[in-house]
Amino acid sequence: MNDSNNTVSQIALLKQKLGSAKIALEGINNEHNGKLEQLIHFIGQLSLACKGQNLELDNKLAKLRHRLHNFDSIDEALPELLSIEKLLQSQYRQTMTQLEESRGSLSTLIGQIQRINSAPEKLKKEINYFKQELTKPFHTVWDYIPKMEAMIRFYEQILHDELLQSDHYEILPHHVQLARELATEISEIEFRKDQRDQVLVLKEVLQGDISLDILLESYHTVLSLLLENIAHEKSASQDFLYALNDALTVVRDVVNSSHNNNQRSNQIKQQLNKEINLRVNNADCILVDVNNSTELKVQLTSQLSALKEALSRKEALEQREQNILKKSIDSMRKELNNITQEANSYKEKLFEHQKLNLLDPLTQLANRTALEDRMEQEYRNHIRFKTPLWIAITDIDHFKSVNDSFGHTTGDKTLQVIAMALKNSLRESEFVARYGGEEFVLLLPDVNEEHISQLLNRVREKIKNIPFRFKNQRITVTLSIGAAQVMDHESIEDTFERADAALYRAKSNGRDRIVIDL
Ligand SMILES: Nc1nc2c(ncn2[C@@H]2O[C@H](COP(=O)(O)OP(=O)(O)OP(=O)(O)O)[C@@H](O)[C@H]2O)c(=O)[nH]1
Repeated sequence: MNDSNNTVSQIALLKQKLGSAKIALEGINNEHNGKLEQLIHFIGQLSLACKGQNLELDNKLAKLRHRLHNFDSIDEALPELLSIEKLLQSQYRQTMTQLEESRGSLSTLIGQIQRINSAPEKLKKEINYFKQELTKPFHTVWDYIPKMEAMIRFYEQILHDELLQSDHYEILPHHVQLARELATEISEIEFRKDQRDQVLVLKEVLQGDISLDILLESYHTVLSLLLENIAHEKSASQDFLYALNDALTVVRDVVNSSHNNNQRSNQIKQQLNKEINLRVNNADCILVDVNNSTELKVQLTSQLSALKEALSRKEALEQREQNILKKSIDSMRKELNNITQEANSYKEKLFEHQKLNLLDPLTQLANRTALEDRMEQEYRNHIRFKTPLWIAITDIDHFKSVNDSFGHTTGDKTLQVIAMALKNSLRESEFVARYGGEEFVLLLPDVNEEHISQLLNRVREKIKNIPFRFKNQRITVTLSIGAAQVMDHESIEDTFERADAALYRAKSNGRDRIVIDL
C-alpha cells in the first residue's frame, strides 16, 4: 500500500516537474521566437538598405522580405537565402571592382584638371594633395562620393576664374590675321559715299593693335554696313518698280478709256451713217416721185439741210474723237517719257555700280574681278589673232616696313601713288589691276619677247625713282616683277602661275628686279 502511495506521489512530483519544465521551455521558445523575429526584421531592413544595386538582387530580396514577413514560411525562405548570399558575394566583388575603376577615372580626370594652366597656384597645391589621396583604395561608395564632390569643386573654381577673366581673352596670331584679312576685304568692297569715312576708320583699327572685342565689333559693323547697302539697293529698285507700275497703270487707263470712247463713237457714227443714208434715199425718192419743180425744190432743200445737219454732227463727232485721241496720245507720251527717264537714271545707277564693283576703291585701279574678265578677253584675242600676251605680277618690296615705320595711312597713300604711276607707264591697250594688298598684275598684249624686259624694267625704274618722302625722310620704294608669256596650248591660269613663280624667284634673288619665265 505504501509502495503504491509512494509511486503515486512520485508520479505527481514528476508531473509537477514536467509542468514547470514545459512552462520553462515555452518561455525559452517565446524568447527565441522574439529574437528570431527581431533578426528577421533586421534582415528585412538590411535588405532594404541594399536596394538599388542590382535588379536581380532587389527582386530576390523583395521576395525574401515577403516570406520572412510570414513567420510560418521561414523554412521555405531558407534555400533562397543561399542564392541571395551568392548574389551578395558577387555584388560585393563587382562593387569593389567598380570603385577601383572609378578611382582610376578620377585620377585621370584630376590629371587633366591639373594641366589647366590658368588654375591659381593655391588650387594647384590642393589638387596635388588630392591626387595623393586618390592613391589610397576606396572601400565603400561613401569614400568615392566626397572625392567626386571635391573634383567638381576644383573644376567649378577653375571655370569660375576663367569666366571672370573672359573679358580679357588672349588675342592669338590667327585673330590678328583675321583682322588684317577683314581690312583687305573691306578695301575691295565698294561702300556708299556716306559710309566711306566709317570704313576708313574701321580699316585703320583693323590694321592696328586689336583686341578680340574690337575684332568682333568690326565684323558686326561690316555686316551692318553691308545690310544697310542691301536695304538701300532694295528700296531703290522698289522705287523704280513702283514708278514703272504707276506709269503703266496710267497708260492702261488711257488705253481703256480711249477704247470705251471709241466704242461709243462708233455707235453714234453708225446711227449718223444710217440717218445720212436715209436722207440720200429720201432725196432719190423725191426725185422720182415729185413732178412739180417748186415742191421738188422745197422737199430737196429740207432733205439737204437735214443731211447737212447730220454731216456736221458727224464732223463734230470726228473732231471730238480726234481731240480725245490726241489727248490720250499726249498723256501716254508724257508717261512713256517719264518711264524712259526713270529707266535711264536707274540704268546709269546700275552702270555706276557695276563700274564701281570692278574698281579697287583705294587705288581706283581695276580690281580682281575686272582682271579676271580682262584676262579672259585678252586670252581670246591671243588665241584668235595669234598675238603675243604677257602676264606680269609685281609686288612692292618690304612694304610691311613702310606700314610699320610710317603707319597704314602712309602705306595707303604709297599704294595710291604707285598704282597711278603703274597705270601711267602703260599703253592704252595694256592693263593693270590691283590683285590684292601690295600686289599688281599687268596684262601686256602685243609685246615681243625682245621688248618685254625693257618694258618691265622701265616700269620698275619709274617706281624706284618716285621721290617718296615720309616724316622728312627720303624713301625709295622698289618693285619685284615676275613675268611669263602665254605659250601655245597653255591655259591663262598656267601662265599666271608661271609668272607668280617668277615673282617668287625675283624676291628670293634679292628683290628690286624682274624675272622672266622663258
Ligand atoms: N597700308 C596698307 N597696307 C596693306 C594693304 N594691303 C596689304 N598691306 C600690307 O602689306 C604688307 C605685306 O607684307 P608682306 O606680305 O610681309 O610683304 P612685304 O613686307 O612687302 O615683303 P616682301 O613682299 O617679301 O618684299 C602687310 O603689312 C600688309 O598689312 C593696304 O591696303 N594698305
